[in-house]
Amino acid sequence: MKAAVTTFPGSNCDRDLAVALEQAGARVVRVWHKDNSLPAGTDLVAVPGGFSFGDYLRCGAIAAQSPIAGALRAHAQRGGHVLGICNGFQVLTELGLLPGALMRNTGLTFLCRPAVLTVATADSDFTAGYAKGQRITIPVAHHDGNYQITADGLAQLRDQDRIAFTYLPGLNGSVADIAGVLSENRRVLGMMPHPERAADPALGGTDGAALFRAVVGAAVNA
Ligand SMILES: NC(=O)CC[C@H](N)C(=O)O
Repeated sequence: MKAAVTTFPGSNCDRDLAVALEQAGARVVRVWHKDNSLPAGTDLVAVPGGFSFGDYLRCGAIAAQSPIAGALRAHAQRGGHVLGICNGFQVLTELGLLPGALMRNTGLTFLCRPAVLTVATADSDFTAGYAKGQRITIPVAHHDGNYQITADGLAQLRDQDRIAFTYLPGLNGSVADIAGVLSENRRVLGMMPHPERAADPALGGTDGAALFRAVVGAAVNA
């Protein structure tokens, strides 16, 4: 299974993400934001966290215009798997691959700490390794993690069981405490918490490892 990890100027979790995917059994290739195609046979595109292009305009807005973004969009439109973590989630909303937007945290501070999440659905190739309702602890590190969506959009996410993870109430102002959402075809996941920072005992937690194992197992030849 081949996973492509993107790097933008300011990405700072790309290596961690590559290591987590490798530990789950993926063959990882790294792609640069100026590349305009993905390596042949890419099964999963993984967009890491960080501060792409200094978060100017809006987090993820400039990254969404870069050459690799076109290839990423085409991969998703073909039904390929895409995982966006933190800044990666922001890029996927800016690309229109996921609905909603990530706004400034209501407390106006950068939040960097472990967060308890509830697995809201186990019905996806990313979350199948958890039980619905399971509590897991995954670090957050963001200043723009306040997920917002229209009332109609929220109703659609709920009706289609596309909320992947929620926070315990009140972390950053996100509507319905949403921490991660799935695309309509359930092949694209965006989430603000960092599972790659909880994927090895040496990091102090392993609750994120099941996500990488699940998608590495499922994304082959998608
Ligand atoms: N760790 C990250 O990816 C952070 C994303 C973005 N720079 C924010 O602070 O919201």
